[in-house]
Amino acid sequence: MSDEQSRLAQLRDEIDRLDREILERISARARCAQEVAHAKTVANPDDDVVFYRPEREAQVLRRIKERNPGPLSDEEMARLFREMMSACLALEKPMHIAFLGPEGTFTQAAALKHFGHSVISVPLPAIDAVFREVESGAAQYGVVPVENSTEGMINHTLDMFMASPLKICGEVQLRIHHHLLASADSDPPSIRRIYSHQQSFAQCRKWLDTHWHGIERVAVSSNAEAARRASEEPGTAAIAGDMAAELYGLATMAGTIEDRPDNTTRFLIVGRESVPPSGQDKTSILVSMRNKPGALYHLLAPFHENDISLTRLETRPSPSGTWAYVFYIDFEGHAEDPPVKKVLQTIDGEAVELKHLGSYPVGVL
Ligand SMILES: O=C(O)C(=O)C[C@]1(C(=O)O)C=C[C@@H](O)C=C1
Repeated sequence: MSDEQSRLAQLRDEIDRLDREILERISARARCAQEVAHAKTVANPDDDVVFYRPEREAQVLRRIKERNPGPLSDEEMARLFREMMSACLALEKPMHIAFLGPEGTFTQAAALKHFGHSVISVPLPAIDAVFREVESGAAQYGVVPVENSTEGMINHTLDMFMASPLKICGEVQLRIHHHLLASADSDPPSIRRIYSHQQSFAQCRKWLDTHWHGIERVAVSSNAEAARRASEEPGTAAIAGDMAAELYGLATMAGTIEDRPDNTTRFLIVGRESVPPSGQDKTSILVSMRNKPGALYHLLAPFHENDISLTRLETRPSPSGTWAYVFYIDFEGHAEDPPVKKVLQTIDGEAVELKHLGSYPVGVL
């Protein structure tokens, strides 16, 4: 045996030994999670026990990133622990997560990024159907897109909060990479139609105008539906992501075609319970103000006075009347933090209506 071969054998022995140790430690962690589940059930014998704890998961993942000694990146290490916690949670209680489907959408990718792969993900055809599935208790949580860095807000999601009793329990951001996909035997000159979701067409507009000018663009209900059609109709292509390409066995004619390299979508996790503080949180509210001079100033002044940063301010038409508006505001902090409490009290005194949509951990992954 050469020196290199004996060194390799030695290193593999070391890896085998470490794997045995890791296996034991992961199993010990899983047994601990089972005991946690038991303790939660004993503590709430008459209630619907809440097993998923977003604030605790955020704290665990943040700590892993802070303490990560390398050489694996913080993101890679957090992803490994994400999957481990996902498997532990499934041992406590299998989670049904409703998402804006069908299978293969970016929303499904976001749901799996946030909850890990040990959940049962349930595709639904529309954003309101996701809300209904969670409101009825058929799914514990739902995942819906709320804003894209290129295209702006997804108004349908914002408007759902006006009437829904659901709370926002988390957020997750996903870098969106679009590809031009077609059956492996397709020849580029034979493509006469491209399918995609209208948002994805908008995110790839310049690239399409440059490379596929004059080719018919047909907007469909989702990227995954676009990929399904491209897989069945000769002479067509789809703009969609990796998951849809894999699901429908499509080949990539051109990869990463989004106009902006930082194209990112933010998704919200909706559920039926409020989330306690995690130490690094955000709060979302809906406010309707009386239509009088300085209304927006009066709404925003308390944030400035209490040194609270706004992360998003959107205006939506109010369902209660023409030319009346509702403000959707995201800001840093948790509703239980004293300065946030103070701001919410002040706004409540000024507003026609204030709805607290939820306080939740800032996305970690
Ligand atoms: O700490 C808890 O409450 C747990 O249930 C344990 C655990 C974990 O595996 O660390 C699992 C699921 C929860 O969502 C949070 C954390």
